[in-house]
Amino acid sequence: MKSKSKKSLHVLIACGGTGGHLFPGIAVGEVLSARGHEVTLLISEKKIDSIAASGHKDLRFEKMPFLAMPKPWSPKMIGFLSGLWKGMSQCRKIIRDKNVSVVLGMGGFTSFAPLYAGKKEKRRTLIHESNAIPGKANKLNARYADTVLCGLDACKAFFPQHSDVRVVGTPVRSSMRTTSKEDPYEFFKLDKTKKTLLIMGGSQGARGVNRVVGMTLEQFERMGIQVLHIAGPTDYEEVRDVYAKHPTLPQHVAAFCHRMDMAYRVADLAIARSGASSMSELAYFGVPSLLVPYPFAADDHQTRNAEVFAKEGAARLLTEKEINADVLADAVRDILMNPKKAEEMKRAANKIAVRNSAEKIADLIVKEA
Ligand SMILES: CC(=O)N[C@H]1[C@@H](OP(=O)(O)OP(=O)(O)OC[C@H]2O[C@@H](n3ccc(=O)[nH]c3=O)[C@H](O)[C@@H]2O)O[C@H](CO)[C@@H](O)[C@@H]1O
Repeated sequence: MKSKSKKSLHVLIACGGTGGHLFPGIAVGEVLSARGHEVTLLISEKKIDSIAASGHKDLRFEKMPFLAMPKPWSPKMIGFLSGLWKGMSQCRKIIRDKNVSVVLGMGGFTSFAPLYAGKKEKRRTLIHESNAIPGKANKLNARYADTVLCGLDACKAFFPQHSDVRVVGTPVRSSMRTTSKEDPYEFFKLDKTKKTLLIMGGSQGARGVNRVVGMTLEQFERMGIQVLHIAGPTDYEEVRDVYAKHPTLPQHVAAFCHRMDMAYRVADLAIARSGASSMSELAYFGVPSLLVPYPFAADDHQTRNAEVFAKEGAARLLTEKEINADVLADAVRDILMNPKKAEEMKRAANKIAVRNSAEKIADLIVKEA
């Protein structure tokens, strides 16, 4: 990371609502603070935001009562619009009081009010879209953004009207990028001599994947592998109880993991949802993956994300409909018992990674503010 730059800015990063917005926002915030800039991260009152923020005590977070956008003619629309109006006034006040120079929105409706307020206050505004296709919120946010940043090349084509669109990758937190001397196997109490399968489902878990994996544990046991399963806070107890029935399978089950760097370092293969941040981390750590897109994600964007990795040979795409215990076991065996294939996938994943994405974004913020 670079040293303190000459002119110190105050940057407002709107990144609430889900880990997929929060962690890339944190990554940019970390780089800017290390360079001596002031950063305020706006998050929502959702539990996941508080869990994620609790691992980053060095950064300044502010909670805002953001509301999800209801259907156009829903009676909830009145409450939504008045909440939005209040949010905008609050954001304009924060921008003026803190003398904010730049507003960066990391996606979702939670970033609309800050971004719009930034535009009204005549500050520099940027948005980041990490998925292969932009969400509704970012399509709208783009109208108020001076610069549109895309995580993946595939996304660029969705902003044909915008005059400043740049592909910068999706940032990975600096805590993940620093080399740690800690032994990840000891960290999770796992066996160094065994192949490790990581199961993860985005910041809030993945029920469909959790359940099928539960039915595949006997086959994993027969393969002689070990499993690190991040179940998500909602499903944790159910998943833990299923694993308890397989005491001879080496395992570590957690509700949430604050050290995903450790998880990626032990993983020889991951079964994961295809959320953009998880994927950028899998690429960064060169972990081959079986991606099972969340079938109800807006505009099926997780399938589009997974297709990018599958096309490059970094992952295999499996739909939630097609997976069962046998399909999953075969797919795992096919990669874990085939070192050449695993190595090719690892290399392909590494090739996709944009290692300095957070620095690229910080540079654009600072140079052009
Ligand atoms: C269901 C859904 O629509 N999810 C979307 C949501 O992401 P969602 O938050 O579900 O998932 P992502 O994969 O993008 O991000 C998960 C993040 O949480 C972190 N993590 C996860 C589990 C854990 O125990 N510890 C931990 O730190 C991961 O390291 C990663 O940084 O926003 C993303 C960005 O727009 C989209 O790509 C996803 O499709």
